[in-house]
Amino acid sequence: MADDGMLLNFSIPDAGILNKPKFKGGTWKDRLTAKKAAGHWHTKASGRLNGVEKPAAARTVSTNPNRTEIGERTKRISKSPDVDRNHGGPVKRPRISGDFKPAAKDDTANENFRPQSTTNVSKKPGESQTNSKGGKQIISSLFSYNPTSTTHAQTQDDDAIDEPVEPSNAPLTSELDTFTSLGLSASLAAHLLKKMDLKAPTAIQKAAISQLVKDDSDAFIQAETGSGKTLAYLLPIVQRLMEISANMKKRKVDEAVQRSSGLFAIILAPTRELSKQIALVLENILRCAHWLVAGTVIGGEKKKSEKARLRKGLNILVATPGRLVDHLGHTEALDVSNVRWLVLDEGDRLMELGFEDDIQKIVGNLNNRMRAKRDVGAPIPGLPEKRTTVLCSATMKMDVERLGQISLKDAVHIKPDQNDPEFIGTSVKEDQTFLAPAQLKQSYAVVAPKLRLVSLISFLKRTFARKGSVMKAIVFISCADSVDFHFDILTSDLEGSTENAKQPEGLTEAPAQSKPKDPKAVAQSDPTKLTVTHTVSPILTQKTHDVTAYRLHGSLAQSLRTSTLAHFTKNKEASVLIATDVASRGLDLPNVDLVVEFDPAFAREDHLHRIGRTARAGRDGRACIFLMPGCEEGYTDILKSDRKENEAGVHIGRQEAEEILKKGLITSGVTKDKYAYMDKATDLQLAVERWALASPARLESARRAYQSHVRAYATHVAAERGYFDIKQLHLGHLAKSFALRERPSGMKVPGLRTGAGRDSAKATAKGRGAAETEQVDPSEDAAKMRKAVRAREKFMRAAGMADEFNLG
Ligand SMILES: Nc1ncnc2c1ncn2[C@@H]1O[C@H](COP(=O)(O)OP(=O)(O)OP(=O)(O)O)[C@@H](O)[C@H]1O
Repeated sequence: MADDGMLLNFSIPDAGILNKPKFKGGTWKDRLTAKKAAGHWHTKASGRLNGVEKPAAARTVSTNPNRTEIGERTKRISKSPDVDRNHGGPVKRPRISGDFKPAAKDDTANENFRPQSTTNVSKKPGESQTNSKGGKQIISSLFSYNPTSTTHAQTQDDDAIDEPVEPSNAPLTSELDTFTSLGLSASLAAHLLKKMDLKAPTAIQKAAISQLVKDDSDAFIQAETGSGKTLAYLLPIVQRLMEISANMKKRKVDEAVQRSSGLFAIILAPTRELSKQIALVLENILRCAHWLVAGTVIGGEKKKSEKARLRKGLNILVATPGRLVDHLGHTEALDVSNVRWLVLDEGDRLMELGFEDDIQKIVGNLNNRMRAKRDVGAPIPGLPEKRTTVLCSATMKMDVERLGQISLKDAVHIKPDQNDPEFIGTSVKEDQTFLAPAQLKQSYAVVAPKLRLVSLISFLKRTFARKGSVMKAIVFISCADSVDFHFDILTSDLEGSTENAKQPEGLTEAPAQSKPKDPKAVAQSDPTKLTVTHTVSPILTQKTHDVTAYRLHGSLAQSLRTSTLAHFTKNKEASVLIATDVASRGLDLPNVDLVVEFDPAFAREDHLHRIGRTARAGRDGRACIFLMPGCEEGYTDILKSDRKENEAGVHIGRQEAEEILKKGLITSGVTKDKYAYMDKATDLQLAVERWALASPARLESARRAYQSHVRAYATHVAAERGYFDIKQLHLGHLAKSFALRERPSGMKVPGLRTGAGRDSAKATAKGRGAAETEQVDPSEDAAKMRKAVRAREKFMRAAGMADEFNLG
């Protein structure tokens, strides 16, 4: 890990910036680095001033992203007098007949030639070079010493027009493909059309419904995100129960199925959010069969009320595995002897979150109770002899095969575009063919670590600039602490903080914010308060419309998570959700036009689930991933593998930080100053730094976010650690994107979870590695793999990263 290349806080020499400066502060190594760089720069600058320009081809590209090379653009602007040659940052230049005037020796004495923002800042109280603990503060320039890109793909804006691509997860358009043609009753099909506005099935629904309404074989349903898998397994179950009910009525000796007739189907999902969503879809379907009753047991509410619900009787139960096991052991009223359908939704996630033991217990319990019932009483007429287990997943991980072994028998593999489901025996085979929806436009932004925060803000500013162009966006961030930090920034009045920072208190309590645009914003001036999960974002809000920011992660109370998601779902105005992976799986949030992966996902599968929150059911969608120059750029191979080979009209667009900053920060149309965006970005960065410095609570939140982020970075899967190499991570530069002016090594975070964080992160990374290796070599001991998965899970919970799943 490198924090040695961090730019020091060396001041502008009085003798002039083209003279050799004296470097003070920092370690000898830092001083040496700075000195060398300045010498190199000095030579370059004078060379250029003499009209000597190095040919483009001769410019070398860094292969080591940890080396802080001077970016090409920075080199170029270093020639101009509007740049602080020590810092490489932009300064206000004097306008001399529209031409640049080479810097005179004493030009630095002129106010205009000083790095205005930096100079202003250093004079501000609370932003001295020494922090409250007496440590050195580092106010480095945003635009110097940034690593350069290792690839030079043609920049293509994500607004670039693609050839139209046929959506791959849309409802089918042939007149022959109707719900009734698949075996659903006319009344159910009519209900889907009239009440749920579903005219035709999607490809996976076509394949799954026709199979499951007529056959009791176990099944593995695999289809891309947003393709309608929920209805693909719910509709056949409802259809079968409606048939049983109709048969019973016909016999005239029995009552039709009612809530007291017994529990016939259980749907297991990995998170509470997903369980609630499934239950909601089910409720909508059951409006046409009101005698069938569905319910949930998912934790997060009193067990007593769940027990009462079970006692009253349910026909279909949606549950999280942990909570169901609990009820199986302690709730007598829960009779599972009639259960004939068991669905494991998001199968790979269930395994990844360590539910294997719970699922094994559930399956064993269902088998025993079904056998016992068969021995004693007459079965309900029309109820199938055997239980059908359906495993459902968009992606396949090694765990899915294991889950298949536990739960499936003689299963069929149901995929879209397939008339005859393929028989796969007792297990599920690894299959890497899962792709992103074809109509989803993907792009990546190459952003140096120091520029990450300002680039994110600029990106979002531009995204929401035009009213109605983007309704909803989701920004994925690796850990809860970092979500809180970024949410606080987006919902704070940064200008207010700047004003307040002028007060002489310096690093003390946060002063009251000046006139926040939204009164609610006041509530979160203390970032440690988690009670506010949505409020108007002053920095993203436009003259014409407000933009609301939301946050979502597992450290929030369940009730807050639920209400936040509900509010985001119902919001018809522009809004952005800042979230951990808690929002990545299965959630069907309407009108999400854009997904931003600010922190890349820990594994390709997770990436596919994240971007799958947009471009659902045939709709359009965009996704952009932020990558740092260097090894991370190799991740574009993964992005390319999300697409079908030679898919017509599809490209993976590339965006540069410079473009993002220009488009997001220069709002007044054409400006003659082509480096104006640097001024704006610097001002923005400094405003954020001042905001953080203005309160110990904010500073602590920034440090915690930074440290959690670094730990999370260490947990990328082994197969992808070549792209996300913790050793290549420039910790010093990264700290700047968390508004920190401290040396990473000296950073102390009171109350930070798990003191041995880095070690455990490494151990976990190793654990993941073991698990991944086993994916390649199935002969490895499966128990070892599961242990590794559990170790990782434990770590992620301890680090506040995966506890978002708040397992039931
Ligand atoms: N036949 C259909 N016609 C139109 N819209 C549909 C149809 N089936 C499902 N949808 C809609 O598609 C969206 C995605 O459905 P669903 O959540 O079931 O997808 P999924 O395949 O489970 O996705 P993920 O893998 O991300 O969980 C939902 O909004 C749903 O209402």
